[in-house]
Amino acid sequence: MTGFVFQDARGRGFSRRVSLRDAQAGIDAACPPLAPRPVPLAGAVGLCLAAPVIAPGDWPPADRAARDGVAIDAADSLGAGSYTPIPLIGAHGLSSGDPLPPGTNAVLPVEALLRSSGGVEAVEAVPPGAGVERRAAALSAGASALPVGRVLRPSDLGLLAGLGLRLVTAHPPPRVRILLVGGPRGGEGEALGLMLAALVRRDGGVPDVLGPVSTDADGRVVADALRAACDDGGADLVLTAGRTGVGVDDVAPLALAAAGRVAWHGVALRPGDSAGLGAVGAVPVLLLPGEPMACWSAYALLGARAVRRRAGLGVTDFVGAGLGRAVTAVTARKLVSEIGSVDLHRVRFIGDGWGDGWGDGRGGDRVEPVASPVVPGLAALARADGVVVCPADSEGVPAGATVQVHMLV
Ligand SMILES: Nc1nc2c(c(=O)[nH]1)N[C@H]1C(S)=C(S)[C@@H](COP(=O)(O)OP(=O)(O)OC[C@H]3O[C@@H](n4cnc5c(N)ncnc54)[C@H](O)[C@@H]3O)O[C@H]1N2
Ligand code: MOO
Repeated sequence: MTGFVFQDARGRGFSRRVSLRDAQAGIDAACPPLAPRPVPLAGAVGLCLAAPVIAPGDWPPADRAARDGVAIDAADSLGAGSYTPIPLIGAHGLSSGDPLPPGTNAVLPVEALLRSSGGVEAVEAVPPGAGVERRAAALSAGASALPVGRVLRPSDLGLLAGLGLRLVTAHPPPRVRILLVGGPRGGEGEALGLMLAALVRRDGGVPDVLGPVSTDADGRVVADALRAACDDGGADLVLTAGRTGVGVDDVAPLALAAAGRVAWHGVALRPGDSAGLGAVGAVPVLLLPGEPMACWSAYALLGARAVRRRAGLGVTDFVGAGLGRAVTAVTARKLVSEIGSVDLHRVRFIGDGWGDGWGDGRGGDRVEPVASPVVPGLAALARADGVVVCPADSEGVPAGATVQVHMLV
């Protein structure tokens, strides 16, 4: 972020907040994909291929049976029918997947055979190639089996193992240290470690939760914890959670400035506006608020992007990759927003017979807000089906408007 000068916001508030777009651009610059390396297939699901997988040979490697039956020369079945069975002398029984014996060019399935005391008889005529999967029908040697950028699915592992491959070239999963700062204030349970670890895992990272570390007036303990989290080569990204705001002990930004550098602190996003970004050495550090809803929101729009970028995974749209697919719906009530900040509205679908209740946008599904963007807490998020993101230049959305609802995942 050019032009950002770090200022301790404690006791005075933010003099300015960066736009969400600039904040996301800062993340893109700070979080390049990890260098590709060979990865064993067993650990490769969800990783992003950095090189295409080339078929080492034809697949299938030879003409083979597609059905269980007998291999024949198709000409030998000519004229066969249920009233005119034709004996098949010396026919080879075989199962689907068996290579075709020399001199045969078709497979008569068991359903087209009659077993008699003298052997088997054909009760159906088949043309050459019937019941046969041809050599290289699925892949020829040297063809691309999977392209660069492919996020490996379980079925891909089956394909690659079948081709005899044991390794793929992929971006490794980023190791993400989650440093809890300060912890809960009011005696409530620690809420962020489990949530953030699960989100990081969802986004392709390997989480490691540390802390909570205590805060002192100048943030020295937190700065030391940040150095320790970044300096041993064991982290590709650090997320801190807590103490990012403007109160006296909100020392996470100060500690980041002391241990490394701050790219920005304060973003025009509600909830989540006290997030920040920087680095200690080569390790990017994202500061997430401690208020659990703000933490979730900042993770959804910024943290998920950082994790997925390091994993080489795509971040496709403005909202980033932390929210699910959008479906179309109609607002049943007004969504009130503030100009100048991107607002996340938690909404739920209402089944009042007007829409079809499926939330697929086809039945005129209606949504209503469950909480204003400034209402804290995860309880309202638990009642929501999705979020509507209001851009910074919007004063909100009237009732009856068509909106995109990003489903919670
Ligand atoms: N004068 C102002 N005050 C506040 C502003 C503002 O603009 N001016 N912004 C508010 C907003 S918005 C937010 S969000 C918070 C940011 O707070 P912090 O990131 O500094 O969060 P904490 O101070 O650490 O805690 C806030 C809240 O969250 C609970 N918390 C913290 N860590 C955990 C945890 N690990 N598990 C569960 N709960 C946690 C904590 O108990 C507090 O209730 O600042 C506002 N203030
Ligand atoms: O950062 Mo606060 O989130 O606007 O709730």
